[in-house]
Amino acid sequence: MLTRPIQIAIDGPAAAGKSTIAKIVAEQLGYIYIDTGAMYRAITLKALNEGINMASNEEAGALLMKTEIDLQPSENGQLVFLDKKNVTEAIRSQHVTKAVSEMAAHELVRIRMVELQQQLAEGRGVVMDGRDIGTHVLPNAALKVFMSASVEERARRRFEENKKRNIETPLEELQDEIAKRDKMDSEREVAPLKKADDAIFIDTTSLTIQQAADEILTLAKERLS
Ligand SMILES: Nc1ncnc2c1ncn2[C@@H]1O[C@H](COP(=O)(O)OP(=O)(O)OP(=O)(O)O)[C@@H](O)[C@H]1O
Ligand SMILES: Nc1ccn([C@@H]2O[C@H](COP(=O)(O)O)[C@@H](O)[C@H]2O)c(=O)n1
Repeated sequence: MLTRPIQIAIDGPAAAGKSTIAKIVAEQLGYIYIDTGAMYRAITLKALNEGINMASNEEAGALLMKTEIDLQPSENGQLVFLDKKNVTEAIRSQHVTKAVSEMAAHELVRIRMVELQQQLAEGRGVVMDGRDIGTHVLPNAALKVFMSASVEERARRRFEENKKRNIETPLEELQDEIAKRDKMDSEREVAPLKKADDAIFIDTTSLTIQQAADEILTLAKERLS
């Protein structure tokens, strides 16, 4: 018997493993994977390039209204296009990482992003990760997960990841950046980073990537059966 595809929302703080695990789960289920953080990063890159006032809700919202952000599935997860230009690598720079939470706090930016994300997910099997997916973007998702790990472990993982990409940011700086971003994301007024009441909490501090993915796949299969 064919089962209807479900929507899976994965939220949590920076470097908790959301996108790594979301990609595995999506691939196993044959679903699309959407990394919503990449969309906030893309508009932040454009704002930095154009020198707009990052503190202004109106300027940020107007910029997004004249911007095309396109996500396309790829072997490694997702390609990101900003006004048709491939910015998949550029949006991961420290410059963008340090500015993105200010941009993502603006109401006009979030209203438009949620619209775009809901359109992308409509009527499909999807695994979407971010900060407000279970609370705002997909409030009716069949499975909601809030994934976290200690800040020390998250910084260590990012440090190892950066080393492989030949990026040499000191561990302490990464830990400070992660903690600062989590604080801004959790304390903003509009759609803050928060566990949805009906989300399942998974602490990945002492789990391997495969163990974390298996936990979510088991939960997904329960909802599919
Ligand atoms: N359970 C785990 N054990 C060890 N390493 C992990 C685990 N989960 C993820 N990682 C590694 O941690 C790093 C951060 O993971 P990932 O980018 O998936 O986090 P994220 O929550 O999507 O982060 P962000 O929100 O900042 O984009 C990656 O290098 C990934 O391979
Ligand atoms: N649903 C979301 C997703 C992301 N953000 C903001 O974007 C930043 C970057 O996200 P990453 O997942 O790529 O680290 C994040 O720190 C948030 O400020 C968001 O607000 N909502």
